[in-house]
Amino acid sequence: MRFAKGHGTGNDFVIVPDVDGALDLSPERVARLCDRRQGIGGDGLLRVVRTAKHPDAADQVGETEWFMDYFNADGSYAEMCGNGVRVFVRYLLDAGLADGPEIPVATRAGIRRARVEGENVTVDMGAPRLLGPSVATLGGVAYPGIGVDMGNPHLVCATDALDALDLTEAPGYDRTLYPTGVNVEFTEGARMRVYERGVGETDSCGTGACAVAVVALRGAAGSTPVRVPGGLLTVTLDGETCWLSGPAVIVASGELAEGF
Ligand SMILES: N[C@@H](CCC[C@H](N)C(=O)O)C(=O)O
Repeated sequence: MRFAKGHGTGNDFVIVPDVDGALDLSPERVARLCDRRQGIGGDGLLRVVRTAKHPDAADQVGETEWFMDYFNADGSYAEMCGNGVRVFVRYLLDAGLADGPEIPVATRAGIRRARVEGENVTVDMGAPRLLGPSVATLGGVAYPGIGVDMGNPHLVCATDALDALDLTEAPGYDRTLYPTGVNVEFTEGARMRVYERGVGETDSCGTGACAVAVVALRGAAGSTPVRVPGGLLTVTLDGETCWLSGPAVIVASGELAEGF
């Protein structure tokens, strides 16, 4: 089985080309591949499959050739992954599966349109949806926040002690409001750290950066840098949609050992 490895501001992914959707990618297999000690290692896995060959992309056939079949590191699905789309597009270009600079990608949250400019990949992430106030808890402290849906669920909480947070522990959240879990972003100024659903703390989260920008800009049009532990993302709101921009690179490719 061929694979590649890529990242967007430190949010890293195992990329599995499976153009005809023939591979059996059970949650257990995904989790083994994403394991950092006994597998390849990644925050998630991107299966590269033709829209015509995956049931979840059936309604997007004809709009674009490629479906990003995204999994979190624990093997669970998510509707959307912003850095994942950016790395996916970089892979399509490098592998000669698509021509730039504009590349549409099918996802479980609908089509996402990407534009490649040098090392940067910018994606139209769609319109954010405000979910209202809620609270995350961490280390016995309650952090009031604002929920934002970016295709997947987020809760953005401000703090004045970002570096001191212990994110080895999963934040608590309102399970009535977020029955399938939530990604929790903690922010201090233009900086953020994130605890991702199905992963843990990661060095970056594209949809999380969009959610943070939506809260910072109070939904108004504008552009803001969002500094994550793995680098710098830029988010632009234009009143209709949300643009996510930053570097995306492929760092390796190889062949999985027989019998893995
Ligand atoms: N890292 C991603 C988000 C991945 C999905 C998330 N863990 C979820 O379960 O919703 C990004 O860059 O957006």
